[in-house]
Amino acid sequence: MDTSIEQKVQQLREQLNRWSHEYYVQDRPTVTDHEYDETYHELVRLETEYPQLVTSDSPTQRVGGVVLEGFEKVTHQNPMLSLSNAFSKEDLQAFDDRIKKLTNRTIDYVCELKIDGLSVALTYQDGQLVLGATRGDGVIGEDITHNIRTVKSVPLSLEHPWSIEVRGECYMPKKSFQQLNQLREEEGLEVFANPRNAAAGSLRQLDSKVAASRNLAVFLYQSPSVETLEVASQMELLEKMQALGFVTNQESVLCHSIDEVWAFIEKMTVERNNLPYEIDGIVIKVNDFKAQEEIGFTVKAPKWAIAYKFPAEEAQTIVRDIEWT
Ligand SMILES: NC(=O)c1c(N)nc(OC2CCCC2)nc1O[C@@H]1CCC[C@@H]1O
Repeated sequence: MDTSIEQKVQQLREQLNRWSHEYYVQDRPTVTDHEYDETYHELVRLETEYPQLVTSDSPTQRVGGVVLEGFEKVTHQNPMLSLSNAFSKEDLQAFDDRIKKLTNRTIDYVCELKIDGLSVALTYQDGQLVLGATRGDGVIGEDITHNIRTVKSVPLSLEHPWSIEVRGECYMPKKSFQQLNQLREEEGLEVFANPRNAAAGSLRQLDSKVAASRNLAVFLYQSPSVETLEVASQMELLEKMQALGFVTNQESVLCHSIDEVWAFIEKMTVERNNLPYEIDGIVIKVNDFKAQEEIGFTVKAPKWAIAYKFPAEEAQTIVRDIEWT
């Protein structure tokens, strides 16, 4: 087989992955769906004719053919920690006071929306996605690579051969949750209680064709590979991950005081209903990594981060659903 076919297949594969990145990661498509589909089917035709040219990062390989028997266990080299909770402005003030006692550095905070999904860890080896795992109990998770690969905003390969791990939240957008439950109701199936359960149920499917039909998404917010990435703060990490092609949440802000943090919380308490995904609070993290190291951890959670949880809104839930449907 001549190399021009090989080059053609590689060119189509890279073109489709770039278009997919524009659409699912940057939300700025430069081609029509029709143009994407035509190119995709040209690649499928060539890969069918020359199967030896298929690579694992080809867009045609996102949905695997095999239905798994079960999930392999995965041990996280760096435990995936949880978060302590705050429920009031006073709790946040106490958090700020504790921080000030544990370091003399000037402290800035990064506020991130607390995405109400399922924590996942993505491992890339020489730029190729090799593992997708759930958080599990923080140390032992499950290998869900076959389902993570179906999430369109998860790159199957990176532009440069990075060997890194990135972590974030896999979630189901509100609209997809609505449509899924409507479908399940029509089919007489049990509906999911909330988008988080729907995302978890989708990622725990043994058949990746089911996961692929669930329109899952991810936001990435953490990485144990900060030395490799050469970043010195949470804000730099978020910017670096975005530059590498990962989706990070664009609402994250840098705050210079706990009062600014509280102002952001008040703003998002109102705006959360208009977000296309569910959040159950705001995660506040000390920005500087050296300060984080000084402040340290408890057994299960960092002392340099806290999750402000929105008040449970049982009564409003019905109103909320009616408002945006
Ligand atoms: N759900 C979130 O949006 C979120 C976030 N934005 N940032 C973190 O930071 C980690 C890193 C250090 C300790 C927690 N964790 C999050 O969720 C955690 C993961 C496990 C329990 C919480 O859901």
